[in-house]
Amino acid sequence: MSPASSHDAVFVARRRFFDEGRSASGIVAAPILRSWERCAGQGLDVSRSPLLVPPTAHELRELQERHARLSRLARPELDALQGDARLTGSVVIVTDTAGVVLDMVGDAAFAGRAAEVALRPGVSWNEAATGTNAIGTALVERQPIAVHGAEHFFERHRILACAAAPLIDPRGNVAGALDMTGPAAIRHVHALGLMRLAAEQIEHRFFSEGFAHCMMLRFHADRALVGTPREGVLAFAEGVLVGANRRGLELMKLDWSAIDHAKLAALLPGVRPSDQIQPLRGPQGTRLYGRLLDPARRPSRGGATSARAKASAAPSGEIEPILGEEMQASLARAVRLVNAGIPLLLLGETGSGKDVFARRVHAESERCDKPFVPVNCAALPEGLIESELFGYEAGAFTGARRQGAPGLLRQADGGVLFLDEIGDMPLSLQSRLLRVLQDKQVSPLGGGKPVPVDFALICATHQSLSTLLAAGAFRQDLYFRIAQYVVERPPVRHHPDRLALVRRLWRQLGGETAGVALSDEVERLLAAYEWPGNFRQLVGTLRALMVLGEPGQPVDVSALPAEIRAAVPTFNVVISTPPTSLAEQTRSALQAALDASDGNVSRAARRLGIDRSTYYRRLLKEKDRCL
Ligand SMILES: Nc1ncnc2c1ncn2[C@@H]1O[C@H](COP(=O)(O)OP(=O)(O)OP(=O)(O)O)[C@@H](O)[C@H]1O
Repeated sequence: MSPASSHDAVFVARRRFFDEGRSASGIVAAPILRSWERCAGQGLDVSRSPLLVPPTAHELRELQERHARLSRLARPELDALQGDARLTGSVVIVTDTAGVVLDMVGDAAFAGRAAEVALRPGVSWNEAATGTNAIGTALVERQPIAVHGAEHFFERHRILACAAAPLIDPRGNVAGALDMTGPAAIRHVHALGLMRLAAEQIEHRFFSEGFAHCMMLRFHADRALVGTPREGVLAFAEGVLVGANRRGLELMKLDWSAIDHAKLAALLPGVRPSDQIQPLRGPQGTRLYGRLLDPARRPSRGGATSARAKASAAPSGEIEPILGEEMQASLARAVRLVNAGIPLLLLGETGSGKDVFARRVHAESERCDKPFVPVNCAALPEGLIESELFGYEAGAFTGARRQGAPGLLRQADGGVLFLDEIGDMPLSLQSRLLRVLQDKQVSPLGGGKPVPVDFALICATHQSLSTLLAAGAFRQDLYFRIAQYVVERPPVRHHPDRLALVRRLWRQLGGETAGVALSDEVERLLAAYEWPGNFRQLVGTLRALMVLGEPGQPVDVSALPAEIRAAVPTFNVVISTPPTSLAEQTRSALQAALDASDGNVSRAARRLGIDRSTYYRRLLKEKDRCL
């Protein structure tokens, strides 16, 4: 079906279903129709907008902490898909079982537009509240689904094109969803396939934790796919099936009801544990290949399997940061300054390691046994940032908790307060923060008594604060207060020996121990690529390659993401997306020039033939318009 006819068909179907109360069967896909029926049956009113309440920053943090394992296991896919999302002007999202958005990466401009319809961290996109949408509907249907434009139940979601796949855990329970959402105006034909594949990889990674005591069968009908995320996995405890992935069940012609019932001896009579791939006789005589790994024989340390599993499951923050000599010296200086009560300002592009550095300073400082409280000023909703930071008295405002809240500044008492993206702090709050830093006491909202606080301050930003100062968007007095010592985290592309860096990171991720090597050509391309997402992107890509790699067979170029293989500069790609309005054209041009100038505002302004302060004014205006 052409996009146009499909578009018309959806409108015909909507008229029939919503206006005339007739069946739209055969006009739109069956899962969409089932979802419309469920939504209407639950009393959702198509003519009204859903009420979606964003959480407080505190609730969001709690939510993310509660689901830290899922986020961690999904992180390599998010990192690997980030480039694709940016190229297609979309975002990639991980949600929990209830459809609550936990993590979102991708195109910042589109993320701003998505936030306008409440597609943002902490908000639930379950079908019962949000109507037909890929996340909620995939969770109900337990199958991958794409929902485009007017297929969404609510009118305001028509600007979206979403594709989502549910994440099913090894016990057959829905663990969450992976989704790619972009503007409905642009068709991303591969989105559903990408989500399906990435969900399969995440589900495969679910086995890296909690199954150490199990006999593991890793198998496939195609011998070459054994040992890859495409393989079937069945886990047995005392001979009984206790965990599986969808592929494993499908190959064995089983369904989820086999969990806790099916027996290894009945499925594969006579099979013996072996690290080597062996031919297996599957159901109805089908030919399969696989390894049956016995925990008693599995190497506990340093062996291929455990090292690979460990590497792929390691959270992004867990990899030991690589600190060159110069960086070690900088860290030592930073620790001495923080111990002496002098604030630090960390500058550097996104992903260059500012957060890692700040945590390291805390860990090596005299305040290491007191809290490290990170606050992302860009992620806090503007209306909440004040109460979240400074706390509030009981009943200070409508919606406040009955007992009040101490606020993040007080939570950092005795420890280190890390204000990330300080450049995004609204001007009105900058003055309040300055007062706290001068007086060393916090006055909660609602007129409570000032409370003394003692914290070391580390701020960070990827923006040029001098440009913000010139544009009047950042207070000079606050700047001088927080920028008493500035540490610059260099971008990865300025690393003096990128090849050595790639090799060291690969080693650190466990590549060598797992016997998985990168081919010379892959190493060359990785070293040549400019890594706009810096360490975050580089580590994420290496993790993905590790999952795709096979012991004894060097990872080859075909495993690399297209953008690294082709090394297409982001500038060309960003401007190739057809902007739809004057505002979008302006935004695109500002962003594209900035991307092409490595984030340097002066150079971006020169490219556009305007001066720096005009560039900045425009950028702030367009940003305000987006948010
Ligand atoms: N020196 C390092 N060695 C190895 N990995 C690193 C290093 N620095 C950062 N990383 C990796 O990159 C990821 C991103 O780092 P981090 O969050 O510190 O960046 P950032 O500069 O704070 O980014 P942003 O500005 O987007 O918040 C980390 O999770 C870590 O895995």
